[in-house]
Parts: sequence; structure tokens; C-alpha cells
Amino acid sequence: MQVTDLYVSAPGKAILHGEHAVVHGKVALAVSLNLRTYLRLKADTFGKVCINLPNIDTFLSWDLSQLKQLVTYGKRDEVQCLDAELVRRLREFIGVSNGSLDTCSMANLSFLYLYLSLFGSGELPSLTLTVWSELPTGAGLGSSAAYSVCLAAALLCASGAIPPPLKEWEHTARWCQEELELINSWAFQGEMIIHGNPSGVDNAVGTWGGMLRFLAGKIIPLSRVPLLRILLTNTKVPRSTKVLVAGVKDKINKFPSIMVPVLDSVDAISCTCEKVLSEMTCEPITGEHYNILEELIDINQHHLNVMGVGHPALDRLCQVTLAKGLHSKLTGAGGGGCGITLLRPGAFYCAFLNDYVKSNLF
Ligand SMILES: Nc1ncnc2c1ncn2[C@@H]1O[C@H](COP(=O)(O)OP(=O)(O)O)[C@@H](O)[C@H]1O
Ligand SMILES: C[C@@](O)(CCOP(=O)(O)O)CC(=O)O
Ligand SMILES: [Mg+2]
Repeated sequence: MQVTDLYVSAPGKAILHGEHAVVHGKVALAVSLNLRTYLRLKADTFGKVCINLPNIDTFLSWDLSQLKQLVTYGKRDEVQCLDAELVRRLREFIGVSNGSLDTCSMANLSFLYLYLSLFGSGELPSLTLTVWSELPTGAGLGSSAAYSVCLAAALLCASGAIPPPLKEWEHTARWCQEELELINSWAFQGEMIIHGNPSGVDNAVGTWGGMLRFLAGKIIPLSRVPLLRILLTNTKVPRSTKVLVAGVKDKINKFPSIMVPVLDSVDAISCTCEKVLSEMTCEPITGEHYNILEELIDINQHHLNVMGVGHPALDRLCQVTLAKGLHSKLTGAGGGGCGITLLRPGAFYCAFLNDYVKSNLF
């Protein structure tokens, strides 16, 4: 089977409010970043599938004849849950245990899962896939989702399920809503392999971009939002979303009467933030709007510490920025990774920021 060469890309994201709580059915507000993951798919004739992942030093290839033995059915259309048997066979094939957090194994597993699910036991195409990113891997900016969205979009195009992103005579093109939903649902499968129990907010931002409200799988684009200046700081402390999400679940199971109100409070923070943002688009922006946004950031950061996903490096970010009157919280899964700091309009902060924050700025 011959496929056509193509390029796709997907953005990373920052969660303003609602990380972790969103996994348990609460509201999250998230926005796409101008840091993207890019994928190039090239057709080959060597009877192999090759994957080049320079960000994680992974360059691998598999013979199509080996891969064919792993599937026993046709293309999968049902994309609500993972095919546990295929995951088990793939784990055995690449030699990775169920509890493994190895970056490279997770990236390979999600790629092979999507490739084999989308092409099935029919004719498997020989291709080389190269994926590279401007996003830091494993730092809370949704690199796993941007990776999964790129894989899903490229492999769906290659399998003919959706049209190619650009035709020769077009300068820009858009997939229709139905096609984007298909990309999103397959990207969610990739996230399930990497995260274990994702909410779906990251792959939704990776697929649609912009700012959105996410609640239990329901995606509402927020088109009327004020321009906010947000500083991203990477503590460079490595962590795994999968481990952090599982830790929060354990805590909820252990102390339901203590943790459920915390999740409800995060939900209320997201809703209040959404309301303030909407007010800021229809009335003159005042210092009071910023005061509320800053208080919400502080309260949420405390809640995230209660959930057990803080880190001394994130505390340091909060202290250093607060000394300059700025408010910060972690973004994404926490445990290290990145934090966001809200900047007020019209001020030049950079010169005042401590070396700790300056050296970790994007
Ligand atoms: N550019 C990339 N190339 C290959 N794999 C990637 C890339 N970006 C992310 N991944 C996969 O996503 C995992 C990180 O996901 P996660 O822990 O959720 O962090 P993040 O906050 O960046 O999404 C990596 O271990 C890797 O398997
Ligand atoms: C913690 C969580 O809310 C966001 C995780 O984001 P990231 O993988 O750390 O970029 C998990 C999820 O929503 O699936
Ligand atoms: Mg992730």
C-alpha cells in the first residue's frame, strides 16, 4: 500500500485552572500555545515502518512482516476504549512492562497502537515518520497530547479516513468538525496509552487550538476572552503525568470526604475565572478584575498542593514572583514541570524578576 507524503502540526497547551480536577469530571480552562509539535510522514518502499523522534533520541524501524503478525482483525472504527489485547501484544513485542514510564517505550507503544489500529490486518504501508517538537517533554505543556494529535491526524490521512491537510493548489485548509472529532478521538487513545487515565482536555486543545472550557468530554470554545499576558516558567524538574494522576486518584479514594470538596472548589474556581474573563471583554478592564484572577491563582495553587502535586521548585516560583507582586501556579500535572504567572498589562517585569525565573523562561 502506497501513502502520500504529508506534514501536520499541533500546539501544546497551558491549563489556567482545573488540572487534575478535570480527570474527575470538573471544569478546566485551557489555552493553546505558540509552541508546536511537527510531524512529517514519508512513503517508503522498503517494507519497513521507521520512526524518528529526535527530542527523545529514538530512531527505530520494524519489518512490516513482524507487525502484521500482531493484528488479527480489520481496521478499528470503535474508538471509545483501548483494545486491551492489542496493547498487551504490543507491550510484549517491544518488551515493555505494564508499569513502565519509559519515555521512548510510551512513544513507540502509542505510535504502533495507532498505526496498527488504523490500518488493521489489511495491507500495512511502508513509511517513515519523523516527529519533533518545540515543547519540553514531560513538563506540563501537553507534549504527549500534541504528539498524539499529530500521529492521529497523519495516520488517519494516510489510511484515507480523512482528506490530506493541504491540496497542491491550496495555501490553507481546514478539516471539518467531523474530521477534527475523529482526530481528537484517536489522539485520546494515544493519550490513554501515555497517561493511563487522561481527561481529554489536552488532546482537545491540541486538535482545535484556541481557548476552551472542558467538562466531562464536552468542549466549548471560548471565543470572547481578553488578551492576558502569561509568563511560562519551566522548573526543569522531571515528572510523569501518569504517576501524578494516579497519585491524586489514590488520595481521593483514601480521603473522599476531604478531597471531593477540594475538587468542587477547583470547579468553582474555573467557573469564576471564566465569568471574570467574560466580564473583561464587555466592560472596561480594572485592577479589580486582575485582583480576582490573582486570588483564584493563589487558591488553586494551594488546592494543587493539597492534592499532592506540588514541588519545592514550584513553591520557589510562587515565592519569587510574589516578591514582585505577581501570582503563579503550576500548570499541567505539576510535581515539577512548568508554572504560569499572570502579568498585569503595561508593566515591564523582566528586568525585576529574580535570576531563578529569568533563567527558566521560554
Ligand atoms: N516530541 C516527542 N517525541 C516523542 N514522544 C513524545 C514527544 N513529546 C511527548 N512525547 C511522549 O509523551 C510523554 C510525556 O507525556 P507527559 O508525561 O504527559 O508530559 P507532558 O506534560 O509533556 O504532556 C513522553 O514520555 C513521550 O512518551
Ligand atoms: C493533570 C491533567 O489534568 C493534565 C496533564 O497535562 P500534562 O500531561 O502534564 O501536560 C491530566 C488530564 O487532564 O488528563
Ligand atoms: Mg501529557
